[in-house]
Amino acid sequence: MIELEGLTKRYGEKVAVNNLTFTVRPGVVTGFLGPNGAGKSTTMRMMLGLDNPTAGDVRIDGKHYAQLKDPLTYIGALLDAKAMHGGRSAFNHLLCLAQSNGIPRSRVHEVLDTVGLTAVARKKAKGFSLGMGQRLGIAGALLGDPEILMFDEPVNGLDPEGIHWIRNLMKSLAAQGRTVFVSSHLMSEMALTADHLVVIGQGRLLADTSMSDFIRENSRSYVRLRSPQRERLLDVVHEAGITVVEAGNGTLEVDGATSERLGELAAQHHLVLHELSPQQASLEEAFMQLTAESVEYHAHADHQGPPVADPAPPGPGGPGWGEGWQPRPKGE
Ligand SMILES: Nc1ncnc2c1ncn2[C@@H]1O[C@H](COP(=O)(O)OP(=O)(O)OP(=O)(O)O)[C@@H](O)[C@H]1O
Repeated sequence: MIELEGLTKRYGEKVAVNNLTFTVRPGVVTGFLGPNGAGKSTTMRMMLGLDNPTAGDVRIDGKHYAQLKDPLTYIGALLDAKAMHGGRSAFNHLLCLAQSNGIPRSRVHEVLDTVGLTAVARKKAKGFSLGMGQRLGIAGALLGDPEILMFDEPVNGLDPEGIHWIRNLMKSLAAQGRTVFVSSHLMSEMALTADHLVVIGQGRLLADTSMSDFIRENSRSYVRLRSPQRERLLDVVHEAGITVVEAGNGTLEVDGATSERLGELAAQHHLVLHELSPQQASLEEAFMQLTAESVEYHAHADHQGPPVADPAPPGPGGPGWGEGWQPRPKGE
């Protein structure tokens, strides 16, 4: 488990991480999302004791990173895949890490095998492609067989087979009961991998929620209908007091009624349907919604809604991603 409490990092005037409080729990993959510059890497560096917080605290299984004996056996991390001694072979790079953490040499062979680098184990890391470097970094994270794993943008540079592999690896590590924390700005990738989401923008927490709740609370769901008896279907749906939107190509989109209700209505009136499909916005769309709401917030200076706690000043490029966003009340 990783616990953050009021974690804050300032670089001069710049607040890179702003009062973050959340817990990363075992048994699930937690996605850490935010656009470039949101503060993800800075947060992860503080988790690993590579940067000191300006304020607040972060604990790994109740301890500060510096208090962990043989830290690689508690927490394994892939931060910057290129941050290794390029003149060393993959095997020697891992062996050095193992020896300084009380990990047996045999484990080096095991993790090289897990990440598929056995054949190039004696080659110097500086000759590795970005994808091979990522795999070597992941091998380093797995070396101590830790209960907590942290990956910063792990799919960078991986080909589709590699992306599929890392996705399955993260899921299987979580299924073994480990804590898996993975950052990304690729929302579509996270939708396939993460069970839980922590979203930050401009260093501040925007959401800490399950993937399914995040999508449900932030995106539109509707039912798409197509019928050769379109006009009659429109009448029937209107008569039932349901709002319907004509979406072009003969397609109708219905908010506020389930596909079951619409299917039954059509059957009662003996209408033929060629399509009856519930649509749920993807994570990508949910993020766009989040951004759109923040822009709208700024567009209305006389907005009378609840004030946003501790609003940060807009950056040089204007209002920031997710700024002013507030979760919708449940049940809305
Ligand atoms: N050493 C530093 N000195 C000054 N500013 C920094 C430093 N490190 C990070 N920052 C700033 O802090 C903010 C957060 O950066 P960070 O790298 O943590 O974001 P990120 O979410 O990981 O972004 P990316 O996806 O681009 O890696 C950025 O505005 C960045 O410019």
